[in-house]
Formats: sequence, structure tokens, C-alpha cells
Amino acid sequence: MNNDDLWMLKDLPSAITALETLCDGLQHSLSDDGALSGQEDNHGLRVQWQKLLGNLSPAHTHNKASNSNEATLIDALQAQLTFLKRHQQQQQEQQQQSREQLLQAAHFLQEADYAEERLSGLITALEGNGHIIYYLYPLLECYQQAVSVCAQQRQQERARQQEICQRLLTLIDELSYTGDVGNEINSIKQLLLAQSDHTNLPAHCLRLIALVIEGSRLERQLSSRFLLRLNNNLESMQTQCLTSVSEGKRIVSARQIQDASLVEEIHAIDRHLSGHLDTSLAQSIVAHLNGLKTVAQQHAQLQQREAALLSQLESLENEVGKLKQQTSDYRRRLTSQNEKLMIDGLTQIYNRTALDERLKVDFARWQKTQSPLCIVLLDVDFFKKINDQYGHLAGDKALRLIARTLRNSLKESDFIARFGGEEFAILMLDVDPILLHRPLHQLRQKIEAIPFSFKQERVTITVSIGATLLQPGDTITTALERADQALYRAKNAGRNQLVIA
Ligand SMILES: Nc1nc2c(ncn2[C@@H]2O[C@H](COP(=O)(O)OP(=O)(O)OP(=O)(O)O)[C@@H](O)[C@H]2O)c(=O)[nH]1
Repeated sequence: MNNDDLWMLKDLPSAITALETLCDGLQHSLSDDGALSGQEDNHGLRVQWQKLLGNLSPAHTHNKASNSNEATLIDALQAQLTFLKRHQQQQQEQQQQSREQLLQAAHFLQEADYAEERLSGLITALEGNGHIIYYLYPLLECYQQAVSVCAQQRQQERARQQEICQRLLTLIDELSYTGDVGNEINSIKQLLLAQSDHTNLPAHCLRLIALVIEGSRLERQLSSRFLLRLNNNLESMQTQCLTSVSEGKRIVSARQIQDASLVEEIHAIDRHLSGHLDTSLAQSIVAHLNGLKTVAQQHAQLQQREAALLSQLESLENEVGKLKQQTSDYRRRLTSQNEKLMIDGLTQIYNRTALDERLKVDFARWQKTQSPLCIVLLDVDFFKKINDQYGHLAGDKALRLIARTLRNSLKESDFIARFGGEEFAILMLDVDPILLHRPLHQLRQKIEAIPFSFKQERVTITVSIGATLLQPGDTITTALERADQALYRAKNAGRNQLVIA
């Protein structure tokens, strides 16, 4: 679990408490408002209050409609509260999953030499995504067992394969992704159910791991959008709260002035009549005067209730402000986590997922504008030798340095990603096709000139480069294939070469 997850977990309870307080405040204030709504002269304040609670346009001031809007707002807040609670619970459950177990399994796979090319990238991705460990650890374990069982290919391993297959099916049933990810998980399930030969279990496991990572990324995006909506609602509520509070204050002070002059009038009449108490007219006026005094007292009581309601509104407004702050912090962290899911942990440049997304965007733009788009693939030459001779850590260091050189040598607008283990991809926008050769040639030379030294030994590392410009009729796949063929030709031409197809 990374720092952002921990922060979010730490902040969620206070966000939930704030939402609960807000719901209570709304319900409490609603009942007070109901009690006051019978008073004719309280109309102005009530209308403001209804606008605030209804979070709607001022046209919705009819009592019945307003009540149902208030209920809807409380329902919406309560639904959001339930969502946050569930989210918190899920995060706590996931936190309980052992990170050590994951790393143990991951390192087992690394040491066991079953590693396919993408495995170390996968492990880096897993280490950076503690929140999905819940599903990934069992999947990794299945992968580990499947690889070892399928590698042996013996007849007696059939039963074991069947057992792993069964475990995978159970895990799949626990996954609740929808959309494309859900559909693909379901197709894997159908394949597992239909096939009696399970030699391709490792491939299924790897695909499921990739799908769980993708599914979790999409879920984060949804959470982000939900928070954005919540934040916008709170913002509009807060504005209306402020309007209501100031309107309420104006009403209270107007009422105070009115009451003071009413009392003054009563006293004036009282003083005037004090010398004429014997006449029947005077007696009748005194009776009316007493009636007026009662009304004045009722006014005073009403004024107190209004003041109490105003102070409640003020504290509600503070709650909304706090909640708004919390949700925007939460959204900022989610956004930064989403960004991290797009970054390759080893080299800190974009990863394959980010490249896929960017390719879609750039390709759509190219289709619309036809302005030149170039796909460049770079592959480190004889990289296996570096690993074998100087160790994996030396290999990792080389990849980091190459990534840094790419970043420092290319334009800000060029998109650079780690495509696979020792392969990089670059997307260049608006390049001049005639001048394309020069910067790529210089890039190849710059990498060749990096002063690598491992175990105090000077080592030269080179890359082969294949590049292509998008051509009419291309799809992303055909363009990528052409770049790959160019890279293949660069390798075949003796490596440390540039081929533009
Ligand atoms: N250190 C390190 N090695 C990696 C990483 N990802 C992949 N590799 C290794 O990169 C090596 C790639 O080997 P090959 O595909 O045979 O390619 P090569 O040795 O570069 O040979 P050519 O590409 O044909 O020049 C494999 O040994 C992988 O284990 C990584 O993140 N770190």
C-alpha cells in the first residue's frame, strides 16, 4: 500500500463523519423549518431555506415540491455516505492483505526463471498498487503453480492443473468488474470451463492479472468522477448556504427594529390612556392593548427561534466548507494515483498503458488533421548480456539512464514510454518527414555515448531504432507493425542502426 492509499484511508473516516454530521444537520433543520412554516410572516426565510435544501432553482418554492426535493437531497447525501463507508471498508480489507506475501511470490517468480519478458514490469506494477493485492496475490500464486505444473507436462499433473483451473474459476467469480474488462474476464472463464487441456493456464493467469490492474484503474477513474460531482454539489450548497445566512440576518435585524417600534407604540398608547381609565372606551382600548402585548411577546419568541435557526445554518455552512475541502483533497490524491498508474516504476517515464491511451488520442487527432505523426521503437542491443555479465541491478540502472537520455534529448511534446522490458516507444507529433532522420540518428548516437560503467568497467550500450510515419489507410496496429518491422531490420543490419520504414 503506497503513501497516497494510506493518506486516503486516514482521511476517509473524517470525511464520513463530516457527511454524517451534515445529514443530521439537514434532518434536524428540516424539522425546525417545518415547525416554523406555519407562521405567515416567516415566509421570506422559509423560501430561502427551501432553496438551500432543495439545491434547486428559486422557482421551486412550492411547499410540496420543496419537501420532496429536500428528501431527495438527504437521500443523495446518504447514498454518498454509504458509498464512502463501503469504500473505506474495502480499503481496510485490502490493507490487511500481506504485502510480504506478494513480494515473496513475486521474487519466487523472478528467481524461478519462469519469468517471461514482461514479468519484472508486472512485479513493479504490483508493488506500486497495494490496494489490488487482494486479488493479485492469489492470481500470482495460481500463475506460479500453473507455470511449474505446465512446465512438467506430465500426465499425473492433469489433476493438479484441474485444481488450479478450479481455483482460478472461484477467483473469477469473486471479481465484479463490468464493461470490457468484465467481458474479457468472462471469456477467460468460458475458455477455462470449455478446455480440458490446461497447458495455457499461465497465459490466462497473466491476462487476468493485467485485467485486474486495468479494472482497478478504471474504478479509480469512476471514483474520481463521483467525487467531482459531490464536490460540485457541495460547492453550490455552500453558496446557497451563504445567501440564506445573510438573508436570514437581514430579516432578523429588520424584525428587531419592527418589534422595538411596536413595543414603543404600545407604551405610547399606554401612557396616553393612563389618565382615562374610567371611560368604557378606554377599557376597550386597554383590552386591545393587552392583545397587542401578547402578539409582541409571540414576536419576540419567534425571533429567538429564527436566531437559533440562523446559527444552525451557519454551522451547517461550516460543515459544508469542511466537507468540500476534504472531497477536493481526496480527489486530488485520486488524480495523482491515476497518474501514477500510468508511470513506469523503474524508469519514471510513461508505461505501456499510458502509451496505449496516448496512441488512441494521437491517432484520432491524426485522422482529423493529417498532421504528421511518427511512431519510434527503440530496443537495447544485447541487453541480456548486460544482465548476465553484470547482474539485473546493472541492467536496471542502464534502463534508467537510457530513459533519462531520451527525456533530455527529445522535445517536450514528444511522448516517451517504456514499451516492454528493454524496449522504448516515442510518439512524435507534427514532425517534418524530411527532417525526421536527423534527430533520431542523434538520439542513437547520444545513447551510444552514455558513459556506462559497471564493476569499474567502461561499457558501451547501443540501441536499434525502427520508426515510421503514419500513412493513409493506417490503423494503430498496422502502424505499430511497420515500426516493429523497421526495428527488426535495424537489428538484422547488425544492431546500433536506425531504419525508417
Ligand atoms: N535488468 C532488467 N532486465 C530486464 C528487464 N526487463 C526485461 N529484461 C531482460 O532483458 C533481456 C532481453 O533479452 P532479449 O530479448 O534476448 O534481447 P537482447 O539480449 O537485448 O538481444 P537483442 O534485442 O536481440 O539485441 C531479458 O534477459 C530480460 O530478462 C528489466 O526491467 N530489468
